[in-house]
Amino acid sequence: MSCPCSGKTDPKQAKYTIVMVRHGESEWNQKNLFCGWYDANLSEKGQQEAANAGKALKDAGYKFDIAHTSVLTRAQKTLEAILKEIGQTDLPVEKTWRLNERHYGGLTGLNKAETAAKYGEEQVQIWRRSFDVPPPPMDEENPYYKTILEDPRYANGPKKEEFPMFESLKLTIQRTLPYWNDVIVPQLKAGKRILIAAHGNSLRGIVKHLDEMSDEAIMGLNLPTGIPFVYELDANLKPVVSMKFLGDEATVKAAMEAVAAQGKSK
Ligand SMILES: O=C(O)[C@H](O)COP(=O)(O)O
Repeated sequence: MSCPCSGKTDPKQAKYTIVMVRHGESEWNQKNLFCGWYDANLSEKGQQEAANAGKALKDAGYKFDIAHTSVLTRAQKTLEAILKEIGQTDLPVEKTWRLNERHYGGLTGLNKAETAAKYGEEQVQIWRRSFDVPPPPMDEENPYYKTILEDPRYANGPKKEEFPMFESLKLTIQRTLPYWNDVIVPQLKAGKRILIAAHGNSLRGIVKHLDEMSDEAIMGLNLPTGIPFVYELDANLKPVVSMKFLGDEATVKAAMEAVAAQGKSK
C-alpha cells in the first residue's frame, strides 16, 4: 500500500513475513538436562509437538520457499516433521551451526534442578537467561567434550580456534546475527517465504534483535518448544507484528512457564 501523499510505501505496512519455531521437546529437555551443543534427539512428545506445529502451519495456510535450521538433530527433525505435514518435503533447507542452541559449557549434561539446588535458583536463572553472563566453560573432563568438539558436523565451522567452550546469550547473538543479516535478510528482501527451525536461545537472540529488547527484558523471555511464531516486518525490517504464536494464549503461556520452571530446584 503506498501513501497517496508521497507515493512512498507506508513504513508501517508489513512487507515481510517470517516464521520461527523452537524444536520440539528433546530427550534432554525431558530429563531436564542442560543440552546446548550436545546432539539430543526429540522425545516422543517432541516428535508429536513437531507434527502439531506442522498441522498448525498447514491449517493457517503457510507455504515456504526455503527453510533454515541448525546442525543439531532436534531442530532438523522438527523441521522434517513440519515439512511433511505441510507437504513441502522437497523444500530447500540450509543448515548452519550459527543457528545452534547456545553452548552451555560446563553445565552441559547437568540436571537443571540439581544445579539449582547446588548453586541456587538465582544463579541458574542468570546462567540460563541473562544477556552477558556465560555459564562456566566446558573442559576436557566434561563427558561430552570430545563428542562435541570432534563432531564431523562442524567440519565447515566454527574454526577450531573459534570453537566455543561456553556461550552467553550475547556471544550466541554475535554468531547468529551475521547469518541473519548476511543470509536470511537478503532472502527476505528477495521475497522468499522463510521458516526457521532452531533453538530456544538462538531464537531469543533473533527476537531480541528484531524487537530491540533490553538486556533486562530478554531475561523474561522463555520460548516454548514446538509452537511456531510469526513476525511481520515493515520495509525497514521493523516488526509490525511481533512473535505471534500459532497456538491459543493459555497453551502458549503454560508452555513458557514450564520452560521457566525447569530452572527451579523442585
Ligand atoms: O540447551 C538446553 O538445555 C535447552 O534446549 C535450552 O535450555 P534453557 O531453556 O535452559 O536455556
